[in-house]
Amino acid sequence: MGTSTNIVWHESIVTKEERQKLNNHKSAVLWFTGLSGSGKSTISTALEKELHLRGIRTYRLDGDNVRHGLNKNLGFSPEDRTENIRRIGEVAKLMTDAGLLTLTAFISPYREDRDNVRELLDEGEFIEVYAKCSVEECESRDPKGLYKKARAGEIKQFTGIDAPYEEPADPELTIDTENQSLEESVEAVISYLKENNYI
Ligand SMILES: Nc1ncnc2c1ncn2[C@@H]1O[C@H](COP(=O)(O)OS(=O)(=O)O)[C@@H](OP(=O)(O)O)[C@H]1O
Ligand SMILES: Nc1ncnc2c1ncn2[C@@H]1O[C@H](COP(=O)(O)OP(=O)(O)O)[C@@H](O)[C@H]1O
Repeated sequence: MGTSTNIVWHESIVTKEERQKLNNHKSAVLWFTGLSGSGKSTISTALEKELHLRGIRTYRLDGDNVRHGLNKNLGFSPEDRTENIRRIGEVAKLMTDAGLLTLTAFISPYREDRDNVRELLDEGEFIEVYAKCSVEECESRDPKGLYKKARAGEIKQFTGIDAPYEEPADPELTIDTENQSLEESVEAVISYLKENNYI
C-alpha cells in the first residue's frame, strides 16, 4: 500500500492527554452519517454552535471544506467514496490528536468505511451518530433539489436512489430526524457527551 520509505515517526513532547487537560474536555469525533437531506449538516452546525458557546474547542468537517479542497479529485463511485471517507478519517484523527471535538457530516454510506475510521481512533473516540430518516422524507425535503435531479437521471449513483446506504449496525446514537426536532436532536447529543464525560 504505502510507498514512502525511510520515514521516522517523531513523538510529540506535548501529548494528546495534555492538550485535553488544557482544553478541559476530551477530544473525539462525532461522526454523523445518513442520507442526503437527513439532517447531518443542519444538526452538526447547530450542535457546533452550542458546544462552542459552552467553551468546547470544535471543528466541523463537511463537503464544503473537504470536497472542494482536500478531496476535490474524488467523485461518487464506490471507490471514491471509500477514499473520501478514509482521508476524512485521517484528518479527524489528527484533529482528535490536536485536542478538538470534531464533527463530521458525510453520507459515509458504507459500514466498512465507517468501521475503518473507528479502528483508526482510540477506544471511545469515535461516536457514530446516525441521522435516521427515510428516503421518502429526505426526498420530500430535497433541500438542494438533488433527488429531483437523480430521479430525472441527471445525477447517477445517487445515494438512496441508485446507490446504496448501509445503516449503522450499532451506532452510539440514533437521531430520528423525522420525529425529533432540531433542538431535541442537538440536546440528545449534548446529553450523550455529558453522560459519558466527554464534556
Ligand atoms: N451521487 C451522489 N450521491 C450522494 N450525494 C451526492 C451525489 N452527488 C452529489 N452529491 C452531493 O454530495 C454530498 C455528499 O458528499 P459526501 O462526501 O458526504 O458523500 S460520501 O460520504 O462520499 O458518500 C451530498 O451532500 P448532503 O446532501 O449534505 O449529504 C450531495 O449534496
Ligand atoms: N429534525 C430535523 N433535523 C434536521 N433537519 C431537519 C429536521 N427536520 C427538518 N429538517 C430539514 O431537513 C433538511 C436537512 O438538510 P441537511 O441538513 O442539508 O441534510 P444533510 O446534511 O444530511 O444532507 C434541512 O432543510 C432541514 O431544515
